[in-house]
Amino acid sequence: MVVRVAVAGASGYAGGELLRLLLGHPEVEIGALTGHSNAGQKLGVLQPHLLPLADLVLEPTTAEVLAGHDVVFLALPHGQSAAVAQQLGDDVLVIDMGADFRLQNAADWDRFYGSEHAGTWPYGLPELPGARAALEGAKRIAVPGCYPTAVSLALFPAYTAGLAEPEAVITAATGTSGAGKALKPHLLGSEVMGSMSPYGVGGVHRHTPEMVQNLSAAAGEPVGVSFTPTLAPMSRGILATCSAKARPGTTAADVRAAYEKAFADEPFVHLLPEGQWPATASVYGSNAVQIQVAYDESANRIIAISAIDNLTKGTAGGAVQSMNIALGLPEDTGLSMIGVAP
Ligand SMILES: NC(=O)C1=CN([C@@H]2O[C@H](COP(=O)(O)OP(=O)(O)OC[C@H]3O[C@@H](n4cnc5c(N)ncnc54)[C@H](OP(=O)(O)O)[C@@H]3O)[C@@H](O)[C@H]2O)C=CC1
Ligand SMILES: CC(=O)N[C@@H](CCC(=O)OP(=O)(O)O)C(=O)O
Repeated sequence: MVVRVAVAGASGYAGGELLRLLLGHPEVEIGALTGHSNAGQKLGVLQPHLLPLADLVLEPTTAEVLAGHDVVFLALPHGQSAAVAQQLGDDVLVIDMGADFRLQNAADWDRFYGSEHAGTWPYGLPELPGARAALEGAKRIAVPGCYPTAVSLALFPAYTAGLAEPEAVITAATGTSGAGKALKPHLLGSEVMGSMSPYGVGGVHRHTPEMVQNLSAAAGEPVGVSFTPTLAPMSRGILATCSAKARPGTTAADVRAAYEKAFADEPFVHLLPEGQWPATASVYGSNAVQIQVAYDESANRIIAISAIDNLTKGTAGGAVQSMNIALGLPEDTGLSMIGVAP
């Protein structure tokens, strides 16, 4: 099979990580690459690590340029995907790495993104219950947000097993690449290096409704989420620390068994041996997810911790994994499960 792929937003972090993975994908042929302010520029100037593609010139992001491909990835700022996607044929597999089609509830979209809701596409987090069936043969896929990927995978087994009360408390640390390449004062090196700081505190982070959506689906009832993101002095990685009160009668053995069952056949999720803890370095550049869970008996809480690379499993790797499922390819084609250490 030769799959001809176009990437819109190839000059950005998500587009660059996607191209890194696609270069190692045996079934993919890379076609049009587009940018916005950098259209006309050679890719090698913007993504110097993508040596085999260095001489390709970025084209403008238009439907005409993106036409004639089997798969189109949209790695554009949120709110920009819908207008492009509408103009692409129904026979093309369109994979949106932005937020436009993730949420089911238009009021949530309006509250957190403040523009018109474009719609809802099959959700590209294959490990969630029922998600793979919706992705098989799909022509439109919404790749999850990076934090919702880490958090939903850490907590859904506790909810599907009925072990957790419907109120989760989450703090997560992320690296600076999560914010994209745009210049932002709080992301200047001198502000970030040697320091950790919270942002988006008090239920205002735009990934909160996506976590609520995923955990509520797993629980079969509305789950409240208190989410606090923090910025850590690293380029990549998310470490999410998630907890929920345990339902009466829950034991440590119940919790362990629920997680072992949920992830037994998952190629990318590593439930660590008891006593070992996830670390962002262990999943750097890989599509792997590390998870550990504990039952804190004195507080009667389930504590689940996950680590992902925000650009790989949190965006581009998740996108390729979903593409593989949609096209009927082995799910792990072109995806590494091996991190980089130290
Ligand atoms: N970084 C991350 O960890 C994650 C990112 N994502 C999502 O992926 C998408 C891209 O993010 P990221 O790569 O980080 O961002 P970047 O800022 O690094 O890249 C943005 C890309 O979009 C292009 N672009 C900017 N403005 C427009 C516009 N008005 N119309 C069309 N194209 C435009 C840019 O082109 P140019 O440079 O030529 O101007 C660039 O290629 C976003 O939706 C983001 O939320 C999702 C999960 C995690
Ligand atoms: C450090 C930083 O700012 N991180 C970003 C990560 C979110 C992101 O990448 O958003 P999508 O997954 O919706 O594309 C943020 O918190 O907004």
